[in-house]
Amino acid sequence: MLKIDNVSKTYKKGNKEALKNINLDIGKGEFTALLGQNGAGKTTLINILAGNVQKTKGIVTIGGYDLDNNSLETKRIIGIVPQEVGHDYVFTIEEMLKKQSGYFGIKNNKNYIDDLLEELSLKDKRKVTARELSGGMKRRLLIAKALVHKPKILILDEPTAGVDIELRRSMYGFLNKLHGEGTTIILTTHYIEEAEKLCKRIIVIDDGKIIEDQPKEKLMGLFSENTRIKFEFDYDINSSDIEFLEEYSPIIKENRELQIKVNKSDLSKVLRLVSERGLKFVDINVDKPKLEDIYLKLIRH
Ligand SMILES: Nc1ncnc2c1ncn2[C@@H]1O[C@H](COP(=O)(O)OP(=O)(O)OP(=O)(O)O)[C@@H](O)[C@H]1O
Repeated sequence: MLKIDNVSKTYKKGNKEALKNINLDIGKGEFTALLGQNGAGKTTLINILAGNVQKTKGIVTIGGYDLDNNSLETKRIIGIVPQEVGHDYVFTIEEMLKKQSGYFGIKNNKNYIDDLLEELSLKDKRKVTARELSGGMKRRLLIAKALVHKPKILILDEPTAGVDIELRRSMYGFLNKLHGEGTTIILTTHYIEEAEKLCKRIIVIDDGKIIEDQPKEKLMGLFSENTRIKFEFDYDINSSDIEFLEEYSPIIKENRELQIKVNKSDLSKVLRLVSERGLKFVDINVDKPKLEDIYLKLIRH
């Protein structure tokens, strides 16, 4: 669906090499997170796909079309939700979306525009201009604009920055729905738990290079030795009680809490050992590795 071959970008200003030989192949219907620190190159890559930034070298193919020679076709295939919010204040929200449809030669799509506004909780704002929208509403309007031509690929550059938790959740539901309908989605975000919740593939870009590209489950599996189990007891335990757990680096905290680190595949073995030794815990907490911890490890390399 989207193929990026040996793409590099050096900005003339400051001679900044923002992308260094990027290779990516994203299939139809994938839901991919593009993660990276400020300045890693995410927006540069998105701007290249959007046709707003000229790559220095490499080939981009979108839906089978070469980006350099088919900009109209590629613009139809992708919808971009940009990071920066810049709406005009002349038209109402509804007019703006009609106008946006017009750029793609789409007419009479009032029902679809209504549905979009409904999904993005903007329906009651359709007769006002963007001036009257809150920051989070302006962001949601960007999503509506990007979707007006029903793109096959939706690329979102930090769509939930500044959006409150409730609306963020409803946006997740909406993105999941689009994914379920077959839309290919690429999401950049600094909320790593958002990527963990939504995406199936994780790409990490660092200083213009891809340093990780894995299915989420596989990536998290690689770090599964970091699963931490906390047992709570209603009596004091001491180190002689837990010698049998030595290989799991046990730590006793405040006499009544035992912490160990295990590989996910060892969980049931450890629980069996604890019960065989007659340790009667009153509470247990399994703290699985979070994508955020893994991400931080990757970028600190
Ligand atoms: N127009 C430009 N001219 C010169 N350098 C630029 C330009 N745009 C971006 N850069 C530089 O390219 C590098 C990558 O920037 P980019 O905006 O792609 O990062 P990003 O990963 O999107 O960061 P953020 O998470 O902060 O949005 C940065 O060093 C940035 O300063």
